[in-house]
Amino acid sequence: MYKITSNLVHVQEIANAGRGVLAKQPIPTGTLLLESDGPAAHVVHWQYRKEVCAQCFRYNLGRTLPVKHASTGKVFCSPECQSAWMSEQGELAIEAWEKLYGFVALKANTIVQDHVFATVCARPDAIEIEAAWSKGDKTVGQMRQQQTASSKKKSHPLVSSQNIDPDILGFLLSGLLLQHHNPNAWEAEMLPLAADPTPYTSNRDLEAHVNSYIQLAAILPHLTTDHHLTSNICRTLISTANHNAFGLRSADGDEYLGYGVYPSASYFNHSCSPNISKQRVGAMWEFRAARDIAVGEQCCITYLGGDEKHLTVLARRARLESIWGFECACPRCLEEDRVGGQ
Ligand SMILES: C[S@@+](CC[C@H](N)C(=O)[O-])C[C@H]1O[C@@H](n2cnc3c(N)ncnc32)[C@H](O)[C@@H]1O
Repeated sequence: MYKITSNLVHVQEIANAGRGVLAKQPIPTGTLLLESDGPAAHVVHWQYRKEVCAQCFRYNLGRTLPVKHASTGKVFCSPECQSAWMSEQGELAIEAWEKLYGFVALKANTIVQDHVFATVCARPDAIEIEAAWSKGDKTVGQMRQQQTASSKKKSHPLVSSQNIDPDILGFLLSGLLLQHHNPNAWEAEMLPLAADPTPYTSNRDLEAHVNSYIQLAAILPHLTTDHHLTSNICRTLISTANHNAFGLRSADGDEYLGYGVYPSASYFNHSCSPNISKQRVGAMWEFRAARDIAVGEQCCITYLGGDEKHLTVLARRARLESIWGFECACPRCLEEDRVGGQ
């Protein structure tokens, strides 16, 4: 299990909520409990690609940032951020980002991103999910055979003009690169995270994810050796993100710029009466005590937007169930449920 390195808190099993973070000693209000690392996998939404720094996530309120790396389409708030990004990524990753950007920029008009709107459909079950990914694997297998047989490679083959999402492509590529560059972090930090076995909101959403895997295999033949671009890695990324991703929002909270998985910050459970506040500082997150916390008390953030203060237990649980897929077992919900709250 991933360990939080802190003398203030530790990770432990919690009744009805998997693992959680507990105080090892009394923690006064305002204390910094944890500063996360940068995201293990993330995406800045395609829509914001010119306005959010690829390194520090600074958002320039709708204005294009001054430094651009033309071939990958990444933008930066300063030359320092660009150099940091380039040296962290390395050659293989930059080549992969170039190919992805080349593909999306060229095909953007033909890509139909309709799965996002299909929110009222039934969620596909485990059998449907398995069948869709096996079909995807078969397609990738045939494609790889053709890639090996043919010396002529198309530079930007489009495997399906339907239902491919630049944001899914970007998120999957960032996770695939983590697994490739740092297999130890993948094993030690990503694999232990809580995973959602049925993370797709609809069949269209499932199809969009499988298509994105096939599309990545088509445009990144240099990553398509058996262990670097597999459906297993993609599926782990998708199911992990569904339970653990943090939204990257503008300072006023109005704009949803992207999302990221931060393993060190992923053991905070939700409470409808949270004692921990979180704040994004650049590409990292800080977690502070929002009130005095006693030894042994669970440290929880809210997964909701803050308006849960005024919602009933039924409304809060319905929202958490629909977005996160769990029935809230926080002390406030248990108590309000016990006394018959609506
Ligand atoms: C980011 S993870 C938190 C750590 C997680 N408990 C673990 O063991 O890895 C989010 C998941 O934790 C569980 N969880 C978090 N808060 C909860 C709560 N208030 N009640 C029940 N389950 C909760 C849900 O399964 C949720 O999808």
